[in-house]
Amino acid sequence: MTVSDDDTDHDLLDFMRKAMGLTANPTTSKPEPDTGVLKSAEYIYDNAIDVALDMRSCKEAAETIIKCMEAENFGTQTWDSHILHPHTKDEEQVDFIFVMDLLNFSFWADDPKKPFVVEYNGRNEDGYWSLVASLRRALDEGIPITSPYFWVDRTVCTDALLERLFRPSTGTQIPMLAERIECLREAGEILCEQFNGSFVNCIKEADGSAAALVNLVVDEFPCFRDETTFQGRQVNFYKRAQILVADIWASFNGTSHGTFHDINKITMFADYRIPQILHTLGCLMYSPPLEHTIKDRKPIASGSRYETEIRGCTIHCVELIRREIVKKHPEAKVNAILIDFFLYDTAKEWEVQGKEMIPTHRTRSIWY
Ligand SMILES: Nc1nc2c(c(CN[C@H]3C=C[C@H](O)[C@@H]3O)cn2[C@@H]2O[C@H](COP(=O)(O)O)[C@@H](O)[C@H]2O)c(=O)[nH]1
Repeated sequence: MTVSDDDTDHDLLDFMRKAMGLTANPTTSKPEPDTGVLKSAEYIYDNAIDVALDMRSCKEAAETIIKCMEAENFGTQTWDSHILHPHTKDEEQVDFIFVMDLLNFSFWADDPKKPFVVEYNGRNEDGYWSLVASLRRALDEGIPITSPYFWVDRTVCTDALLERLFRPSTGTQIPMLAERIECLREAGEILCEQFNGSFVNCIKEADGSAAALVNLVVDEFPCFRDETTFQGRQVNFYKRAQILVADIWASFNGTSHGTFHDINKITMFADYRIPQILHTLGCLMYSPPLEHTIKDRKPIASGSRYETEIRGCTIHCVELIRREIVKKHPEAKVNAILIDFFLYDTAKEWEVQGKEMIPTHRTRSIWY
């Protein structure tokens, strides 16, 4: 086949566009939005020194995960099965999820024997569930904690009221209370001034793209801008921005406010639970110095190389597990979000069962 000059130019342009990771949208020829998280994770994995992945364990984990997910019929509907999650399927649900993921970070206690615990509906909730229980308790007490107009009105929404809102039933105070209050004030100003007081308007602006919504959240809300530098290059994690979009998607079963044509661009959420279970499964491996640091419950600084390698390799690990599942089970309806949700819920079950696991790494930050 003779290739004319303009064909060559077109092919070259197409090749260069693909090489730059810009897949042109055929209709609008605008590059599809991308968060850069997956590329960041691969770069960290390729250059990591103290964290590595074991491919055989990843393949085994992929098989175990898909078999358990299928046995449990694990899917977006599982999100709803958590009784403390909101189920109204309306704008109030979006507002609840926004404040939940605005504050969804750093629940681990300095003293593991004294966690922050909230008793709600006769159950003692800790970790992430202590946050959700605190929000539910506040609403039961008539505090409009899902309203940004409330967060910015310091005459009624005082620091003292918020401290009481997050009061523990037993154990110690919620970690990083001051930072949580700062997140509410900052995000409240932005939502009220730019988005008419509801995250629903952010979803509308993203026009059905999950990646565009993540990018909008990290561009407009500094307290979601979870990025750092690694070996001189910016790397993106965007954990709370991604889990915010994922929670909206799952809680509406991919319909209504949760309709996104590119939801599979969302990666797993680089927190402190998933590395723990991936290490227990043998997928994530730490160098002896890093393993001792974690086992001795020593602090790991936010933005440090140790922390960045744990987070980046965790994202890449779940991506490899996802690819393995898709390769062996092309009919399976799984993405990184559902694999992540499954791993998080399993890690929590194993913790309750007292299963032997490496401790979670101890980085104090608002990012996760
Ligand atoms: N990667 C990932 N991280 C998650 C979650 C969740 C809860 N998601 C719910 C929604 C659907 C799922 O089925 C879950 O039921 C919380 N976290 C993070 O973990 C840490 C809290 O840990 P602990 O203190 O032990 O509760 C903290 O950084 C928190 O931000 C998740 O799903 N994935």
